[in-house]
Amino acid sequence: MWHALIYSCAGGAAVLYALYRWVIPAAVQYHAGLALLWHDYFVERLLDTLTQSTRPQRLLGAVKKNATRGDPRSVVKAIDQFCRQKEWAMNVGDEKGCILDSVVSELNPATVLELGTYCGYSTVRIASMLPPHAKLITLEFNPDYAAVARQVIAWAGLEDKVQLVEGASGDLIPKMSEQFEVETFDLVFLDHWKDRYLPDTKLMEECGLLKKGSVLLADNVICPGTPEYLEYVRASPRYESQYFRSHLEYTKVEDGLEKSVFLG
Ligand SMILES: C[S@@+](CC[C@H](N)C(=O)[O-])C[C@H]1O[C@@H](n2cnc3c(N)ncnc32)[C@H](O)[C@@H]1O
Ligand SMILES: [Mg+2]
Repeated sequence: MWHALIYSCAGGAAVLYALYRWVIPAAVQYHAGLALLWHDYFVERLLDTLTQSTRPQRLLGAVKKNATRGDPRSVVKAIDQFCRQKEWAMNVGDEKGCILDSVVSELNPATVLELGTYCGYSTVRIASMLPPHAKLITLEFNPDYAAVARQVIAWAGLEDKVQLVEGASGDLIPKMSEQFEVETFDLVFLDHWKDRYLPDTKLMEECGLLKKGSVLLADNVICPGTPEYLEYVRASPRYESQYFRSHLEYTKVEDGLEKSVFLG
């Protein structure tokens, strides 16, 4: 009697674990809405409650456990492994990260602005490829994320290349030249909340932060999507715009990056 009860409980637990670990993730990875609902809402809340920690803290734990101090590539690898094997997270990810790398290496920018730091994954990718004396300013308005990102960036040994500023993009963009001594940016990576892409682009134009040849690289233009921004950069005679097709980080859902060169 007791044996039967124990066996059925263990069997039930194994089925639930398999559903959570493999079956549902495999089923949702082709569907944008379901993938985001599962990973970004359900799993995150479940693990936060069970572990009494946050996803960025768990990601930082994986970096400290698996990456070598002072080696940015090992930090990127540790985060990608964590996100593929343990928990999805909203980093640009390994697949779109390669497109980001190729834009950075082609441009060799001296000044970079990143909108949306989160845990510092893309910050590390970009900063590790910058030439000496280049400057990367990254903006993050969530203080808990910023605290984790500072540690991730320091673990990668890139704190001298990166200035992480806590605050909202709409407040900080107008202060760039006065407070941060940057007149124009060679590259801007847009990866914050999607409804801010267009107003912040117009704000950067108004503040004179873009010069002829400045590149805007925008993530997630398909998923979750930034239709007004895409319409603007594709229709405006001030930009030459190109879409790089890829997938939403760590899934098979279509997403991509839009590279838009400011023509002046
Ligand atoms: C998709 S995540 C950034 C991911 C990061 N670029 C990466 O690939 O590793 C977006 C981040 O932007 C931040 N954010 C959203 N809107 C913002 C704003 N207006 N100003 C500053 N940070 C913002 C959010 O708190 C979040 O951490
Ligand atoms: Mg993104």
